[in-house]
Amino acid sequence: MSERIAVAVIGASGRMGSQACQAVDDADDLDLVGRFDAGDDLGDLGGAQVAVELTVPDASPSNIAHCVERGVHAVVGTTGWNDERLAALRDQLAAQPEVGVLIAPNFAIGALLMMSFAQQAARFYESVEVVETHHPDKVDAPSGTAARTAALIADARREAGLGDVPDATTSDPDGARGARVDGVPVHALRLRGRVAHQEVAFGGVGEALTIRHDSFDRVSFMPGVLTGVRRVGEHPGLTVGLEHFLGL
Ligand SMILES: NC(=O)c1ccc[n+]([C@@H]2O[C@H](COP(=O)([O-])OP(=O)(O)OC[C@H]3O[C@@H](n4cnc5c(N)ncnc54)[C@H](O)[C@@H]3O)[C@@H](O)[C@H]2O)c1
Ligand SMILES: O=C(O)C1=N[C@H](C(=O)O)CCC1
Repeated sequence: MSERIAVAVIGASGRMGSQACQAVDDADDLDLVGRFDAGDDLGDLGGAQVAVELTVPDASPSNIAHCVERGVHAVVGTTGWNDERLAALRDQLAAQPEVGVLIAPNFAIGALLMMSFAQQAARFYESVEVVETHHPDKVDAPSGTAARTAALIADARREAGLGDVPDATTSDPDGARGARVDGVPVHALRLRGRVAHQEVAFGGVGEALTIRHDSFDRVSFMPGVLTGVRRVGEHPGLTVGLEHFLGL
């Protein structure tokens, strides 16, 4: 990749996309060559080497397929990338081995640390629950961050030989105990005034550990977006989680 990087933003009119355009524009080593939103023809992505994709879960897979087909690396913040969608993307990337795609459930450094700390703590605690809070305009629940946290915790629990989290509930007609993601209870709050927040609550006999992260402003995601843009070309294939670019 040349020293300067040509970047397109897909979802450029959205809350994240507009901030990402600004962050790319402000960066000395990046050139913003395309802004795309719903209904636009992505075409050659304005000649971009890297596309940043921040749209909606149902649009993201086809947008990324379009990028990969054209040999354009992609940094994806959009949520909703389930196992089936990831498998289809891996298949496509196998035929385009020089292209890199980063799927980043959360770009904020504190969120990455929170997930890493939760993964570390998971094997020591019998009980764990995840509570995520977001703005009420968010269309998907649980958040991508909560789903990823639950998956990391579940892997750590499995490796440690821990069984199910203890829970004597036999009657819950209204779903008060929340969702189960990989066996981990996850609760989603949607509150006006909030941006993106998560608590991972662990419980052991006679003690508790709570790991919490707050994004108060979407500016918190921008350093991670820019790191993704600068590094994705060095990581051909599929990478899930920005932590893999940061040595976490
Ligand atoms: N990874 C992270 O750190 C992070 C942080 C914040 C948000 N997100 C995720 O990013 C995504 C966007 O969040 P947001 O708050 O900016 O949402 P938003 O609704 O404000 O913006 C989405 C934008 O995508 C556009 N869009 C919809 N369909 C499109 C299509 N087919 N092609 C191009 N553009 C299309 C919409 O018109 C809108 O402008 C969500 O999935 C959200 O969960 C991730
Ligand atoms: O605002 C959102 O929407 C966010 N989505 C991501 C998620 O679902 O985890 C990251 C945090 C903000």
